[in-house]
Amino acid sequence: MQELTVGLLVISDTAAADHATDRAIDTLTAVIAEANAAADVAGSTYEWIVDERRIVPDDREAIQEKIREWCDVKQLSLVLTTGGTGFGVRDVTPEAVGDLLEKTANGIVHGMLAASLRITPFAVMSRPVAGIRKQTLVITLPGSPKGAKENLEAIIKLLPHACVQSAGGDSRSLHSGGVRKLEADAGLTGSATPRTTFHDRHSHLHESGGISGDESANHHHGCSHGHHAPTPRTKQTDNTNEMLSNELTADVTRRYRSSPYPMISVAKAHTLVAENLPLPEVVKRKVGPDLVGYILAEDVTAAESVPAFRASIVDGYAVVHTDGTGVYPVVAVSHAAPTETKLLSAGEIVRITTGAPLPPGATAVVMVEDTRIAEKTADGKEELQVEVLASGLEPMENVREVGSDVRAGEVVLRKGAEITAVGGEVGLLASAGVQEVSVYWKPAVGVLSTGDEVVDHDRTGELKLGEVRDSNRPTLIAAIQARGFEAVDLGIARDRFETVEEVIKDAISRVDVLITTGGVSMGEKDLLKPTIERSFLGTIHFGRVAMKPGKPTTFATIPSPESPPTAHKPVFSLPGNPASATVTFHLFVLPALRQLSGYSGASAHLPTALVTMEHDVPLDPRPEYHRAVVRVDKTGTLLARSTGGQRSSRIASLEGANALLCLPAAGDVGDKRTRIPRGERVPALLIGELKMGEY
Ligand SMILES: Nc1nc2c(c(=O)[nH]1)N[C@H]1C(S)=C(S)[C@@H](COP(=O)(O)OP(=O)(O)OC[C@H]3O[C@@H](n4cnc5c(N)ncnc54)[C@H](O)[C@@H]3O)O[C@H]1N2
Ligand code: MOO
Ligand SMILES: [Mg+2]
Repeated sequence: MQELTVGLLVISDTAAADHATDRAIDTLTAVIAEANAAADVAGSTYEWIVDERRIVPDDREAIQEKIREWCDVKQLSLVLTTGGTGFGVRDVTPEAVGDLLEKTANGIVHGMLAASLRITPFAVMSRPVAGIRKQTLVITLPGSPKGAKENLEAIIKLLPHACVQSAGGDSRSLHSGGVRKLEADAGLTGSATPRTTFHDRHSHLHESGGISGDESANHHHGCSHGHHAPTPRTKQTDNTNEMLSNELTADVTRRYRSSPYPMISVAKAHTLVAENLPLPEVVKRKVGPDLVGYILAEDVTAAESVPAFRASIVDGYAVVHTDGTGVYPVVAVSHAAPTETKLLSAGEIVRITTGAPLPPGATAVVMVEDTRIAEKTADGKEELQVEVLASGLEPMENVREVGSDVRAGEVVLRKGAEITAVGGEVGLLASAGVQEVSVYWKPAVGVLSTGDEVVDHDRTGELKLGEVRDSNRPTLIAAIQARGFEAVDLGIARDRFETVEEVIKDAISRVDVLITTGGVSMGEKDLLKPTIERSFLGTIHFGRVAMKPGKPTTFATIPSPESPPTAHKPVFSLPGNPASATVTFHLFVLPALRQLSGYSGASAHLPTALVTMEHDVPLDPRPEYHRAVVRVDKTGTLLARSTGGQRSSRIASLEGANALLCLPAAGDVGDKRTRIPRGERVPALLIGELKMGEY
């Protein structure tokens, strides 16, 4: 067995000040142990031995001192540094190490970068070097343990061979130096041994077209509300944030040519949104018409009984029910008004109106229809005596007992109840004397359009070549407000990094949820994703969804500028195409806003119903959210008709639409069909009110 000695040098001011913060040594040691295990299984004859572990600050001298010691004196086989390879002012590792190298090993640098670029475009923000000093191979890995691990895993299989060769490939020099045992491992670079490589395990991250594995199984449940286990994609963090993609965007030849974001199903996207939203906040609100749309955050009890007094259910005469039929004097009148009523004795009656308080002593009310006037006043305007014709009255007949509708102290609405526009809940709370309730808040939603070509929709004058009127902002603001949320108009941001950064920074301090449109696809002016990740250290939970329209739909969370520092603001970066933006708003953003305002589980989503196609509809290669008009015919059947051309740019495809037909991808259903025939029933997400009758 050959032993290849390794030195691990952590270069970090933070870790040098407090060794407990370091995770790189453990991470890299684990990668090395794994490589040993894999080599063992494969019958290789080498073994890595970690001989040295050190943490030094981002200090040129300190770094060089260790490199010299480990290469020149200890003659290790391999030195791995981690940290200090970014663009930060304190990042000096490549220079400190580079100056000491006698030969460069650009292939290793290339290998690491190529592997990283498959995971994140921001790998271009790392500046690794690799090379040989004396007989030692030295490689600089990035500072984040994740990045360091991925880089090392990408090349470690080849390193034994490189180390043996660096040491001269000579048994004596190897023996006196780092490689304590002899013989090059002939099998090292061979491909005979199938091992789990970086590429194997990460291939799903850079697949560009379809969806792999279990994702595809979910295609045709187009209206799914998401049942996937979460697999949030964690962001790469290092200390190169502010360097940003002027690099990535200014220089078009350097941009990535396939999306680094995995394509996920709509169901999975729903799960990721649901799991990464902050919890709804609880606020107090006055009971009144403005309460509609809120969800109660606690049980509500009646402050008062309804009715609060014994009230008549009919217009007639309050009586003592045992008095029976006969002629009685009308001794008073009780109207439905705040009043003092005098005691009623047996043998007397009181005229009473519906809802008026029963006089004390009365035990029932006789309807006016069951009476007759026996004697009037001289002017004929008032009744003096009335004959009661009804017999066999029950006690409390035609009387609403105190609290018989609602009893004071009883729970009238449960936590989680929605205050609907039907009005019943507002009415119930109002009647029971409840003045204020605890509800979940309604987030304020910022709407930002992006694009150099986009102009305010109401700008006067003709459009210049390339200009486009902003339809997304008015559309989304209208939809947000109609659903009862506050919309904050954030205007249009130009396609410049600094502008987008500044506008988002301002926006997240003012709104609870941010919606942007445009700039999320593959163009060099598509700045949203890099800005979210780099400028705001946001986490992009997904950046592509298998759907049409809306493929580049992006959902991220950005650390909140307010306290608590752990709070995150949700950001929906929707595609710029108008139909895509509107469809993805209803599909993803609206359920998120509802979840944030206390709707839970499936109730956060708009309802899905089965509708019958009135005509054939061709299927798209992607699962499609086809805009349609759904009407209820005279038999009560829901019938659906397409709104016509479904191109993502065509906002007219939403004109009159009240549903999104959830169509499977062509060839994705059992019989590999390319169209849905007339008469077939398909699920439809109801985004607007159902219509009756003919078109
Ligand atoms: N090479 C590739 N190109 C594109 C892909 C792809 O996968 N690879 N995806 C396409 C898809 S799908 C969509 S959807 C769009 C998404 O584009 P972006 O979100 O980057 O949006 P922009 O490029 O900024 O604009 C697209 C389109 O929409 C118009 N637009 C933008 N904002 C507004 C607005 N507020 N009101 C009205 N119209 C707006 C804009 O002028 C463009 O015509 O990318 C495809 N490309
Ligand atoms: O997904 Mo894009 O929304 O087709 O246009
Ligand atoms: Mg674009």
